[in-house]
Formats: sequence, C-alpha cells, structure tokens
Amino acid sequence: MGKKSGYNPETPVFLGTTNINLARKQRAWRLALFGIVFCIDFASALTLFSIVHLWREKSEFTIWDSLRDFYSDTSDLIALSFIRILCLSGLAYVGSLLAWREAVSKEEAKLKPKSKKDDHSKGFFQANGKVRNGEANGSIKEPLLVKTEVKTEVKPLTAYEEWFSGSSKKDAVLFVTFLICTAFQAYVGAKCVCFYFDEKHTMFNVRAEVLQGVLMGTTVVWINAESSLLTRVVDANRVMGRALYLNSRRRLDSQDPRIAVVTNSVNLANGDVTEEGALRGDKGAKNETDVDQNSYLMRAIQLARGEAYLLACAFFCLGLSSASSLILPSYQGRILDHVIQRAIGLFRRDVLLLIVFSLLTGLFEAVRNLCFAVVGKRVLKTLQDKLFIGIIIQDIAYFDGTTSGELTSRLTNDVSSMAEPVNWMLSALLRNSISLIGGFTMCFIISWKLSMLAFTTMAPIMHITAVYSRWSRELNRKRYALLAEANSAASEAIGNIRTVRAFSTEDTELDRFKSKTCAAMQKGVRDAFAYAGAVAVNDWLDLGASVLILWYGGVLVMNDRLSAGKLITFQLYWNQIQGAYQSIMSVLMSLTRAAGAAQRVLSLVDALPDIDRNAGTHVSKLDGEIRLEELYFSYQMRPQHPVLQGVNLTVSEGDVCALVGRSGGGKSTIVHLLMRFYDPTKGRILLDGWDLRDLNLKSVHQHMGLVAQETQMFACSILENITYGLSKWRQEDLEEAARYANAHDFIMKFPEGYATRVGERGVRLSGGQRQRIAIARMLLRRPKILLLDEATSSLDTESEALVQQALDRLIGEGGRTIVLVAHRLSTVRNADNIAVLDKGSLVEQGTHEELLLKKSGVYEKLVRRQLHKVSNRIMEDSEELDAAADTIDGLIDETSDEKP
Ligand SMILES: Nc1ncnc2c1ncn2[C@@H]1O[C@H](COP(=O)(O)OP(=O)(O)OP(=O)(O)O)[C@@H](O)[C@H]1O
Repeated sequence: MGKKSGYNPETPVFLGTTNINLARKQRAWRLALFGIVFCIDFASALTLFSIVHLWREKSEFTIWDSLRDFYSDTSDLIALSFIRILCLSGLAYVGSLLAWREAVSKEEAKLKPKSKKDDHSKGFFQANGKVRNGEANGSIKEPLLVKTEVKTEVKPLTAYEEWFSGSSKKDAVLFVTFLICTAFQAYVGAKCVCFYFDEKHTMFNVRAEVLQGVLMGTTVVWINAESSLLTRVVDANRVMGRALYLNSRRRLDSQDPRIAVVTNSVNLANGDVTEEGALRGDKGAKNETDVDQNSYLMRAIQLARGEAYLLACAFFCLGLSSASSLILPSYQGRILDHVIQRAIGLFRRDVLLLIVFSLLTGLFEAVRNLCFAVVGKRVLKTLQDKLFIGIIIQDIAYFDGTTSGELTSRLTNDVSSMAEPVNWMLSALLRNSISLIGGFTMCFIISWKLSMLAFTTMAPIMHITAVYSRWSRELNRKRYALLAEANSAASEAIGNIRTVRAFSTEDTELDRFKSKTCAAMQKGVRDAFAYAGAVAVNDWLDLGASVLILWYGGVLVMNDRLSAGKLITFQLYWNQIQGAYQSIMSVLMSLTRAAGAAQRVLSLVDALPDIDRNAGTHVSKLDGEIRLEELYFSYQMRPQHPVLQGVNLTVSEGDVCALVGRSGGGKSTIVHLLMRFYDPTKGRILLDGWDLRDLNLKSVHQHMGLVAQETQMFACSILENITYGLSKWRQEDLEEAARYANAHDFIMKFPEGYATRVGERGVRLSGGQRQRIAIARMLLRRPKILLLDEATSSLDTESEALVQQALDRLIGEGGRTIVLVAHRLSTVRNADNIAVLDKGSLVEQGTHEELLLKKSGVYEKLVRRQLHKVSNRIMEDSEELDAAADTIDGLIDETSDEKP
C-alpha cells in the first residue's frame, strides 16, 4: 500500500482531511493527565518528606546529604521531582517540535514532483508533460517516446539518513526521556525500600511499612506513567502539526485548481482519496481496521472459538503444568535448607516429590503443545477462507485501486504471518502469565521489600516493550505493504511476460522488484536493530535487578531477617519471572508483527461492500426495459474527470441499442453501470421501472449476459469456461450455444474437444477464439438482457460476419434487449436505436438512416471516417493487386520470350 508521493501536474492533489478539534482535544487531555500524574507523584514525595520530619524531628537538611542517605532521609525526592519535571518538559517540548516538523515535511513531500523510481516509463522523456503516443497524436509516424536521461531522479535516502530522519530524532528524544525516567525510578525505588522505619511509626493509624510500600509502588508507577504520557503528548503534537499545516494549505491553495480540497470529514485516515491500494468501497475510501496487540489477541480468540473442546483440553493441561512448575522452585529452596540443616529424611522426600512434579510438568506440556498446534492449523484455514470471501465480495471500485499481486500477498504472506503466532501464542501467553503472577506472589510472600526493590526495574521494562511494540507495528505494516508491492510487481511482470520480452525490459522489471524487496529488507533490518536494542536494555535492567536482589537480599541474610534457602528460592522465582517475562515479550513482539499483518487481513475481512449483492427485491422475471435517467458518473480514482454527464436513454423491451462514439466517451462505463459494478454518482438506472439499486443484484445478474471488451477466461477446460457458474446444463444446449457463437467447429478441431484446457487467462487460444467462447458462455445462459461490449472486436472479418449472423438470429428470435458497444459500422447499422456519446454526453440518437440525414452530425462524421478508411484500404488493396498483376504479366512475357 505504498503511498505515492508527489503529483502529476495534470491531476489534482487531494490534501486530505483533518479534524483539528479532535487533535486539539487529544493533546489537551493528555497534557492534563500528565499534570495530574505529576501532582500525585509530587504528593507521594511530599508525604515521604513529611514522615521524615514528623518522626525524625530533623529540621535542616541538604540535598547532597540526603542523596547519599538511603536509610533515614527522603527529602531529596521533592527536589528530584522538580528536576525531573523540568527535564521531561524540556524533552517533551523538543520531541513535540520534531514531531511537528516531521508531520509537515511529510505533507510537503506529497506536493513535490513524483519520483521516477516506480515509473514504468523510466528513462523516457514525456513531451509537454504527457507521454506522447501514436493514438494521442493521431499518427503513428510521430516519435513515440524519446529516450533521454532522467534529470529529476530523486536520490534515495541512505540508511544513515533514514535512521536519523525526523521521526528517528524524535524517537531518540523520547528514548532519552525514558532513560531519565528509568534512572529516577531505580533511585526512588532503592530509596523507598532501604528507608528504615521504627516499629512504633504510624501515620493515620497505618503502619509506616505499609505506607512505605504504597508510596513506593505509586511513585514507581507514576514515574513510568509520566514517561508514556509524554510520548503520547508528542504524538498528539504530530497530529496537530499535520492538521494545522493542511488547513493552512487549504487556505493558500483554495484558488489553485490542482488542489482539490476534501472537507467535512472527521477522520485523518481518509487522507488521500485517490491513494493507490487504499481500502475503498463504491462510496469512497474506508478506514482500515485498527489492529493493535490487544485487538489482535481478541480476534485470534474469536477465530479459535470454534475449537472450544481442543482449547479446553489445552487450557486444562496448561493449568496443571503451570501449577506444578510453580511448585518446583520452592522444593529446590527447601532441599537446600534441608542440606544445610542435614535433615536426610525430609531431603529424600522432597527430592522424590521434585522428580514427580518434573515428570508431570513435562507430560502436561506435551499435550498442551499438541492441542494448540492443531488449533493453530485450523485457525489458519478459517482465516484464509474468510479473507478470500472478504476480497471477492469487495466493490469493483476497490479493485480499481489495487493489484492482484497485492491481494495474493495478503492471502498468502499476511495470512500466515497473522495466523502463525496463534499456534503457540495463546498457550505461551497464558503459561507465562501464570508463571509471572505465581512468581510475583511467591516473591512477595518471601520478602515484600526485596520484591519491591527488584520490581523497580519491571515498569521500565514494560514501558520499553510497549514503546518498541508500537513502533515496530507501524514499521511492520509498512514492510508487509512493501512486500505486497514486490509481489504485485512480480505478478504484473509475469502476467505481461510477452510485453516484457518484446521490449527487453527484464532489467527494468528486476529493478522495480528489487527496489521493493530492498526497501522491505531495510525496514526488517531496522526492526531487528531496534529489537536488539530493546532486548539489550531489558537485559541490562534485568541484570540490574539481580544485582539489587543480591545486594539487599545479602544484607537481609546477614542481619538474620531472611534464610539463605529463602534467598535462593527468591532468586529461582525471580529467574522464573524473568524467563516468563522474556517469553511474554517475545510473544508480544510476534504479536506486534502479527498485528501489522492482521491489520491488512482483517481490514478486508471486516470491510463490507457498499453495493450489497444480496440485498434488495428478488427478481424472478425481467421484461428487459432499460432507462437511464440523468446519469452522472466519475470513477473514484479520477474524481475530477466526469465520465458521464446527464445521460438520458431508454431502451425498450426487445430492442437493440448500439452505443457509439469516440474512444473514452463513456460507452463501456454505461455497460459497467448497467451491471451495477458501480453506482451512478447522480441519476438512476431503471430496469422494468425498478431502480437498479433496489433490486437484488444476484437475481438481476441471472437475467443479464455480458461479453466484456477483454475476454476473461479461467485456467480450466473450454467446457468449464462455457458452463461457468451454471450448476445444470445440457450437452445439446452447450453445443448449440457454441455453434451460435461460431465456436463449435474450432473446438472440435482440438484433439480433446471441449475438454481442451485453455491455460491461464486463456493464453492457449487466439483472441478471436477466446471471444467466441465468451459469447457462447453468455448465450448458454439465454439472458433477457445482453450487454456486448465490443463483442466482435477481436474477430476477423469472416468470423465477425458469422457471429453477427448469430447475433442477428438471436435478435430475430426477439424477446431480448441488447445493448452493444461497437466501433464497426456493420455491427451497428441494424440497431433499433443508435446512441452517440461524446465526452460523457449523449449527443445524438436515432436509427442509422435518421442519424445519417443529420448533416455534420457526430455519427455522420464517424461513418464518413470509417468509409474513408475502408475506401483507402480498398484502394491500397487494388494498387497492390495491380502491381501483382503487372509482375505476373512480366513473368509470363519473360517465360514466353525464352521459349524457342
Ligand atoms: N476504472 C477506471 N478508473 C478511472 N477511470 C476510468 C476507469 N475506467 C475507465 N476510465 C476512464 O473513463 C473514461 C471512459 O472510459 P470508457 O471505457 O467508458 O470509454 P469507452 O467509450 O468505452 O472507450 P473505448 O471505446 O475506447 O472502449 C475514459 O477517460 C477512461 O480513461
């Protein structure tokens, strides 16, 4: 879903939509929350300070003494609170400034000339801003494309520049903020735990130790909250920056016709309405489902709901294995204490129990793994089915803005990336959560002070994980989008392999493919670096915690306030917590990656089409009268280009209506609207007096047959292609339809007849053969309304005459309404009504004779041009014939002269 930056001077630029009020509100409440958090934090420090002065009767203090005194003075905490808030505010200001600039420069980049990197015409000069081609200039003698050096090539960013681009600077500032918060947190934690209270100390009848615990807990939590809130304030500033910039552009550029301003929308996500690859329905762009780790988890659980029995079994085993693994460290500690006390009997009993619990844990683990693996496989299958349905039911407008490669990438890469963690994620998450909570509880039971001290590192670890996850999710979303683009570049090149070979553009295609895979790889490497960084910081914090445990635990053991065995048990539980946390973190990391893929999968699964094929009144019979009333239409990808402008047309039941006009006049668009591939922007289409939008589309399509401009074949047999979508058919009808379409004879000449396989998109057939099969496919259904969009365009004169004969026969049978788009005079002259379209308007209509009577009419000109072409061809042919006759005469003369 790569956002194409820049604009073509020919097309308008959509500045996107913003809601400044929303952005302002978000920033205000985040700042307010930050203020509240700071007040609570400050109140905690003040309370500790008061305790010292109430109980210790200490009247004077200096910061320096207080900083070094961990046991009897907490007065420095107030000063530190102030220092911290000053530091954080400064950093938040700098971060916000950088975020603001980043948002503005991103928007500005959209208005810069487009990079030629992706352009298929790379290396070619575009005359007058347009690619000159034979058709546009009316003559193929014009030079098509003049090869020249591309001067405006945009230099790609180096890895260094990318790392230190706007967002990275902002991230660096946020990282420093985090480090400062963490340092403060560790200091406050140590200070709170080590502070010594006398037994008699109480405050409001609460024991001082309890107060101490609460204060420490809140202080640590609040410091962490401050850091994460600041990140959000910076983020809100980015949104504000974008909103204000866009608004200023709107004011500046409102007179510029290139700038099309979209207003009245609330959502930032609907940025660019013509964005390639955006999720859109018939009525416009849609928001993608926002998937974060939590919602991903919820969706994964929903998907796995069908596997309730297997899951119940898995959870049962999980509970048992977790419970027995939780008991193990306490036995290990007890065994050590028995060794120190030389209690042999108890020692033997506990060793035996340890073995039993270890065996049980292993067994339950194995069953749990098996159950979750099976659930994972089934979820993958369900997801693939859901996504395929999600794709196939989307509005045609969606397919106008995407590529098949991109969609197949979603069906393969994204679905497996999304489903992969389900295999083990639920199980790992639960098992480790149990270990974590159990470990926490056991640690607190052994020594709450030691636990509090060790856990001061926990909050920063959580914070860093959360920050990394958010960052990585966005990065991975982009990475998957790039992979999808690579996929689409590859499938496009493979699909057009003959053109690629004919133009020898293998290298260009390879460059295009490589540019995407390379960008995706760079993002992956960036993610790997950040992951390594996050893991390293977390490991350091973890090691710091172990040092704290040994230091303070050692002090407790030396003061006889804790046994050595308990310290070991504590350490084992701490290790368990550490292991569980690491696993949870790796689950969260894969959740993050999976959430990126899930966003791309679930957006499609959740998006319902704007044109519901199953809604509306069911049609069992159609007479076939068609009426177009004041029809206006423009395609979403080119909203500024009106394709139809107030077209009024009536085709009576059983009539043949030919749509003619210059190329690009909107003829095929009318056929698309009749099939309801799109809904008109304004006006309506009536079928037998019913608004097409009120009818059940599925049932309407049963009475309509379409032969499109580009015949579409499936990679199966001719028989399957002709009977496509029919559950019942008779062999006689099939052959009759094929004969009507002049296809039977050539099919029977194939050794395998109707069983002949046609290859992908029918590549093993000629264009004319494909067209005739498409006509047979339509005829077999015997529809009431026939839509022929240049159905005879790929046929040679002889086949065209035969198909025309078949169509005439069909018309002769009567009872069918036919709308045909044709360029050839022979196809349209017998129509009951000829509608001439020019630049989206219906300029003339009537029979062939009526229209010819109108001197200087558009139709008359079209006919005259075609007759001119035909006579030119005849003249050329007769000249060639004369030349050939002269040559033959010459040869005859020469041979007669040579005769004796
Ligand atoms: N999916 C689309 N998205 C955006 N613009 C489109 C789309 N399909 C067609 N157009 C544009 O709409 C205009 C009308 O196209 P349409 O295919 O209806 O013309 P036509 O009269 O059938 O031409 P032709 O005789 O060459 O087939 C053209 O300018 C074309 O570029």
